[in-house]
Amino acid sequence: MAREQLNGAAYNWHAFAERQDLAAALAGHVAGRLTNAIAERGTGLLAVSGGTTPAKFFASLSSIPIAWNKVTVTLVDERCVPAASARSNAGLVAANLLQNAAAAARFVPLYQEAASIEDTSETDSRMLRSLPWPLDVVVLGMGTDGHTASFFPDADNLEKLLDASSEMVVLPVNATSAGEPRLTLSLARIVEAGFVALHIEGEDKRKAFESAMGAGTRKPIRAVLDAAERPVEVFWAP
Ligand SMILES: O=C(O)[C@H](O)[C@@H](O)[C@H](O)[C@H](O)COP(=O)(O)O
Repeated sequence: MAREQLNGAAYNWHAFAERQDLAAALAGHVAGRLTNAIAERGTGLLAVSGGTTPAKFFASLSSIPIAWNKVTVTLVDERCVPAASARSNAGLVAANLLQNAAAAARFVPLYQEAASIEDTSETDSRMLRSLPWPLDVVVLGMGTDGHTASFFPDADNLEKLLDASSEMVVLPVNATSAGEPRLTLSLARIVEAGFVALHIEGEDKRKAFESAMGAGTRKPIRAVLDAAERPVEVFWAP
């Protein structure tokens, strides 16, 4: 069901009664998009978010038999912690997505130990520039504060993070609400993706999303929808 907002922030709303049904449907869409990308350009580039929401989706996607050896997986954002940390998105992806058929995919992390997160983001940008941009698929999450990726409302460089004309690939983020220093793909790299999905679950996030689509303080998720080159596909279950 497509819903157009008055000022053009377009999105398609896909609601599911059960979270497992959402996981299977989103996994099917992502697998199909990656298969098309491989057919068209010989490779597929996928960026996924971390947090507590995506585990069921990762498990569903990992079992779908596509040409995973031609897929590169990277992260939408990362906490600046070692991969062995329970807070690591790289660790979450390794344990839940890069399993089964998807174990054959190439994974490119965002975080590596460095003197500072600024040094890491510079290294990342050099390392990630060699990937076959633009993204074919990006799967975003969202917090109830309207953040997505690591575009936290209290980030010290939010304007730079949300600059749709940025040439940057990865940017450092310092935000009190983030819990620890972060690294994030720039909004510019996210919104140029061939398929932009937003995966949210629960009533609180549905209300937060509806609020962000209305008038009032512009939340980061709204900046993504406004800048996206095609309607964002929102997948929601209670
Ligand atoms: O590193 C992260 O935390 C994510 O990339 C972040 O953007 C996440 O998608 C939201 O914070 C929602 O997180 P939950 O799924 O835990 O609610």
